[in-house]
Amino acid sequence: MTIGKLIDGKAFAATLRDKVGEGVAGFVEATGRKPGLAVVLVGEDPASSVYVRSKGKMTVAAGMESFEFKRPDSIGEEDLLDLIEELNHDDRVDGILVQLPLPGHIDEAAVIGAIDPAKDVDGFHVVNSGKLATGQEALVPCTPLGCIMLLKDELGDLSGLEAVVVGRSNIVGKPMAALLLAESCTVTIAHSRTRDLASVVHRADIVVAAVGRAEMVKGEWIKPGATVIDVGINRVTDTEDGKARIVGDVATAEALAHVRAITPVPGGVGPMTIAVLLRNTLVAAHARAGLGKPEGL
Ligand SMILES: Nc1nc2c(c(=O)[nH]1)N[C@@H](CN(C=O)c1ccc(C(=O)N[C@@H](CCC(=O)O)C(=O)O)cc1)CN2
Ligand SMILES: [Mg+2]
Repeated sequence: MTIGKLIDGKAFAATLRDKVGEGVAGFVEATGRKPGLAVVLVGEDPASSVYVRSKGKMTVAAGMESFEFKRPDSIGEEDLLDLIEELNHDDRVDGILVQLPLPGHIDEAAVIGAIDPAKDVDGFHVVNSGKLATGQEALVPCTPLGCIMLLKDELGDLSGLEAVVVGRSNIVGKPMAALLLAESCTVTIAHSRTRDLASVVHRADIVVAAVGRAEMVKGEWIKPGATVIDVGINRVTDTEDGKARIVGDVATAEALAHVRAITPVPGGVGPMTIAVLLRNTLVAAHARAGLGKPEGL
């Protein structure tokens, strides 16, 4: 039995962060200032706090300025909108990111909609999602763009390939489908109401799993030789040793017998998210400084 390859997203992300660091040095030389990223965290969700800390550290390591804004769970929507407005007008800030999820009493769409689209380094603003959907230059959501980078590195030209995206979120599923379409894939979006998901997945040369359900995509669903991108991060308790661990949306051990290549969890797509965030911040800084697109990114 042949075993597929594990795609090393951690290594790819480290290389991308190095390239961003080189781009940042060029930007500083050209403009006399550092690109700046503002991250807003509401509440104390432990996972979100870890991601925000990690974003701050990596922003600084890439040579950029990091601005962190922590607000309590109890913050009102108006106060959050005021903070966004301040950041929109702060010239040191090239990128604004509001860590998701937000507490239930805050309207996520209203907050994202308040971000200046030119500073929307998450690519979640409707101006950016609309541009992506219509094939215009846009700031593109970090996780899907990271997935495309890994796929192109593994497969080269994606044109004509059959791609199935499992999951239809605004953050991953929908932009992922738009990006695959822009690469001339034949794209299907599957979701919780899809009938006979196993046979839909079995058609695919490329499977992107982003449903948020631990190991839901089974190995035998995968067409032999397909490439699988697992976006899921699910915290589970191991039934054997009782320890907490994270698993993806794909049953990786089973899938390895079928795939050409697959991203592991952890160490696959996850690290790409922050590396692409840094890349997007440099892209936004370049555009705001009238420098066009940074080279090689
Ligand atoms: N405003 C945003 N909110 C959220 C986003 C986002 O892109 N923008 N994505 C996720 C969280 N996220 C970054 O914010 C993120 C998730 C996972 C990783 C990562 O490196 N994961 C590791 C495992 C980490 C662990 O053990 O928990 C991996 O997969 O190897 C980085 C960033 C939701 N919110
Ligand atoms: Mg809400």
